[in-house]
Amino acid sequence: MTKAYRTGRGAKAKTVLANSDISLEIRRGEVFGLLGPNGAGKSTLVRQLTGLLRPDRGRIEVLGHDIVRHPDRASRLLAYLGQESTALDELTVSLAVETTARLRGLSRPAAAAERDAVLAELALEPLAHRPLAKLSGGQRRLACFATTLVGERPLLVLDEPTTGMDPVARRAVWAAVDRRRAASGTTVLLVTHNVIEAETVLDRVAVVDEGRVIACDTPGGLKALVDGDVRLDLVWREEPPLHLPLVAALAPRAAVNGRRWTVRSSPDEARDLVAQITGGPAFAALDDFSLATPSLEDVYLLLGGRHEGLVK
Ligand SMILES: Nc1ncnc2c1ncn2[C@@H]1O[C@H](COP(=O)(O)OP(=O)(O)OP(=O)(O)O)[C@@H](O)[C@H]1O
Repeated sequence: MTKAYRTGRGAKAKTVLANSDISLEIRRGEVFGLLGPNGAGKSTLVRQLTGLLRPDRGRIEVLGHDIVRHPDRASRLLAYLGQESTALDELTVSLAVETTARLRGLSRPAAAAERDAVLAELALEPLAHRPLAKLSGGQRRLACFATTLVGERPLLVLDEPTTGMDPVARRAVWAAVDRRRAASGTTVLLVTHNVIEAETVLDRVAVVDEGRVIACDTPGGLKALVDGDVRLDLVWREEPPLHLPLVAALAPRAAVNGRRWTVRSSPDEARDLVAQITGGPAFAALDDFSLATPSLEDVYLLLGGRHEGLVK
């Protein structure tokens, strides 16, 4: 599907192609990820899937239903956790969860029972009577996640669900997702720019950049693209000492992110580079360095993605 945004008026009018001929198939019961930097087009994609935004061109089918023709059906098929929670902010956690359950068609007793179960599952009981607007960012995110769990929707669309959460809350989120997959075969579409999370929780991942899918595979399948390579990170104290031949020779190969240079190489070459750098004059200009096995971030860079958008 394709979606363009038009901004500005008259001579200042501009078109941003947020999704450009994106084509994806997500299987029932899988945890599928969209990974990409800010502005890659991930939220635009999921908002179309949830019926909140119409594509300019293309087809969206969710569990056999045509969402472009019948956007109203999306709310019966999926629960969407967007990036903002403003609609629920004035409610207490307990009421936000219960109200969502009622809106999803549950009877009053069933909504109360699901509310209690979900609050207990996510250890949210101590916060149950606090308004969402008065919670910390991570707590609010967890409370909003709780609302997506009620009403047992077969598809959960989670746009950066764990942003701002501490490790305990993150674990509670992924444990809750796992339980639903095991019990009901729930499908999950996860938007993230956190590569570590992507590697741990996803069955398959589509790497999105500038409105296009640049790769789609299992995290392991994608990492095989850079198999055998290692990543050398060099963090300079100030400007890199480009007058040194060794540093000048590395410069064209380095992905630069502020003072950090990232260079991919074979393990043998990396060992050699570390020896030369730490044993020579470049060492004095270094603040830190590290050698690591490849991650999805390296795949993303290999495929031509921009460096600065992903979280390690
Ligand atoms: N309502 C809008 N009007 C105009 N342009 C928009 C609008 N929403 C998004 N865009 C533009 O479309 C592109 C894709 O944005 P989108 O929000 O889908 O990216 P994203 O991958 O979800 O980013 P993030 O990780 O920051 O949430 C960006 O260039 C963005 O500036």
